[in-house]
Amino acid sequence: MTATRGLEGIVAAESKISSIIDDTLTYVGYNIDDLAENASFEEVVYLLWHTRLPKADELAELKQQLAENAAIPQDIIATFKAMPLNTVHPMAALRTAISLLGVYDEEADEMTPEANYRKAIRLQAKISTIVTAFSRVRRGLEPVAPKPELGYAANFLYMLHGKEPEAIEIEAFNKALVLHADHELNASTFTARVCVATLSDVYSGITAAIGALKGPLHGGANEQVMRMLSEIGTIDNVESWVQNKLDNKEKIMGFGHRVYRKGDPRAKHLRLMSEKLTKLTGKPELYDMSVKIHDMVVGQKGLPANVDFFSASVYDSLGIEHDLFTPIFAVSRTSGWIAHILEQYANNRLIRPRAEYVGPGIQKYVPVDAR
Ligand SMILES: CC(=O)SCCNC(=O)CCNC(=O)[C@H](O)C(C)(C)COP(=O)(O)OP(=O)(O)OC[C@H]1O[C@@H](n2cnc3c(N)ncnc32)[C@H](O)[C@@H]1OP(=O)(O)O
Ligand SMILES: O=C([O-])CC(=O)C(=O)O
Repeated sequence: MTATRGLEGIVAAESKISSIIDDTLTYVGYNIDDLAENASFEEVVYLLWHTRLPKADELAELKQQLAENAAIPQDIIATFKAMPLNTVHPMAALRTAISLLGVYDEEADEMTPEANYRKAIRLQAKISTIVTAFSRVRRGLEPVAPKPELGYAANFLYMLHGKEPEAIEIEAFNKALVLHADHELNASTFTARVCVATLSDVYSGITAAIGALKGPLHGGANEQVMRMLSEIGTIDNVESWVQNKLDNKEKIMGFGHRVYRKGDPRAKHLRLMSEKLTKLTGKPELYDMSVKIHDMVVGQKGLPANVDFFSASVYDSLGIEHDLFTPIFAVSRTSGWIAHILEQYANNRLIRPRAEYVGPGIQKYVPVDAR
């Protein structure tokens, strides 16, 4: 038995949900470029959960269900208020809140496909409210209730900022949600599948996935990209800062990918949005700095940008706090995690690989006072 480091190249599941073939990403056969240009996030949620696009009445029904289920238990707000708000990371707060949500769901351990679908709706509806409520509680503000007539993307920004977003903000945020919704067997999705393959419940699967997404090698990279941009500060500092990192063989966040070789197809959409939004918000230097970093990393290391690189300046332009970037990734990716969880339940087998043992040979136990 020989281990494959990081399971690189190992095919660990069959899936009908999304695919990455020759650097092309599709959701259920639809090219991500097509969906990013044309689809609403709610259509993508339906597509991932039903493996087909919704008809008009089905989309209307999903939108209504998401709106009707957006309220969260007051105890979650109370728990946020009891947290050490100056230090807690929103991903830790989110992980806790989703776990707590499961405590309040009487159907949490009901394993029929119908009950699991109802939980899917509740989770997707409430996660947006949870992330925005946490942000507002932390800022000493009251949470804002969602407006049923607004779509998912618009509602998130409305609940966060307390005012209805402009059309261009809705378009950008919807596109970001579409682009982040699913990505084959990435680390957090794999985590979710491993968790529920023991026949554990949906809330456990999503809580586990949030834990995996939090790390800076995965979803946590978008916050780190913004930290890098803030640390660099001005375009004149880019060259020496990046060169220093590259010379010291340090990683530049937002670059590289386990699967893509030529590039992440999502990055170009985020790059275009970043260019547009940073101009509109009067911070074009953020985009110019990003491009300069990009050209150096691509030029010297041949490493293309991944989804996390340009999303940072997009979210910053939407007035979003930097440590909310990864929770927003989780809001979108919940749709993909749920799709994979439902797929796993539908054809389940325990996921239990082996380890190559590289420790010492057989040893004889020695009593503690004789060691
Ligand atoms: C949504 C997402 O999860 S997208 C990924 C988000 N993560 C990041 O942006 C973090 C930065 N990127 C990385 O750490 C990696 O590219 C990963 C984790 C995404 C992929 O990792 P792996 O496939 O395991 O590649 P690994 O980390 O082994 O890197 C291979 C080589 O490329 C280098 N490399 C990879 N990424 C980077 C980077 N961002 N900056 C500089 N060098 C890098 C490594 O140092 C390594 O070099 P070496 O062979 O000389 O030691
Ligand atoms: O697929 C991966 O390894 C990481 C990624 O890009 C994602 O989850 O969107």
